Amino acid sequence: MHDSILHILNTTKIRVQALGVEIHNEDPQPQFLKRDFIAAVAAVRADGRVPVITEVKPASPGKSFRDIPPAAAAELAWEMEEAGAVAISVLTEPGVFRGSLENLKAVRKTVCLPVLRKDFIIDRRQLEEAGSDLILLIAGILGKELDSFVDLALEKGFEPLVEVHNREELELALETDTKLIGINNRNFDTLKIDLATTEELAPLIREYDLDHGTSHIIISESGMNSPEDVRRVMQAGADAVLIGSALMESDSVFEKTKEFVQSVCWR
Ligand SMILES: O=P(O)(O)OC[C@@H](O)[C@@H](O)c1c[nH]c2ccccc12
Repeated sequence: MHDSILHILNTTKIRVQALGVEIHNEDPQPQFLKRDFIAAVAAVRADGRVPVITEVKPASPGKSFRDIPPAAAAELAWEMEEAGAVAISVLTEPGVFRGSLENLKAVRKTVCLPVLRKDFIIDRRQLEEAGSDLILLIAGILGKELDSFVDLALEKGFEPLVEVHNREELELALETDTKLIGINNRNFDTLKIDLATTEELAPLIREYDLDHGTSHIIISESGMNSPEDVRRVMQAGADAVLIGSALMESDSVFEKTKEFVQSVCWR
């Protein structure tokens, strides 16, 4: 695993330890009216547009995009919603990605879209920290523990999004009850992007679903910069895409989101 990812895992461990040993019994999602991501994807598809999850991402390993305090996060999320995003992903990892739980809360208060908490979840106590509609679980990090984290997330009312990067991780994901599988085009060892990752793995999920009478929503994640990139992964079988950097680097998040949302037209 790349040094920056190892660093994140170490700092996350330290942060989680500071949360104390107690697991709260209180529901982290009290009176939380869940926003249905699967229905939102279906609605966007029915409308002939691309379901795009847009990400509020202040920084990534080795790159700083913009300072995003909670008010700015809310403003960005509002622009994304207006431009037709299907959901908003909010980085909450406070170190390398410079995200925050405050951003997550501010965004969810501002928009009506489902909100994804994007972090490195390694401990069940993190599920007590804040409510969100979706939560990212990374197969390559959780390994054999993935299944129990998926169950716990479901129990707590989160819709888990299980992220995979290769066949081995995909097999782990398919053994769980997750309905959402994210194919990360970025390799966590090298941080290099290759959209062929989606082309390799999406057909395997389709095949599995046909054989088992199941149905997964496939989300292609990372490294998409243009409508062509989006068309490529949708062609490969993705149902939705997750885009961060290209939006953070653009002058108008509204215009750029719209460009991605309209990059394929089925009508
Ligand atoms: O900024 P990009 O290349 O558009 O990628 C967004 C998203 O996929 C990426 O931020 C991401 C994918 N998986 C993660 C896990 C943790 C942190 C971040 C991520």
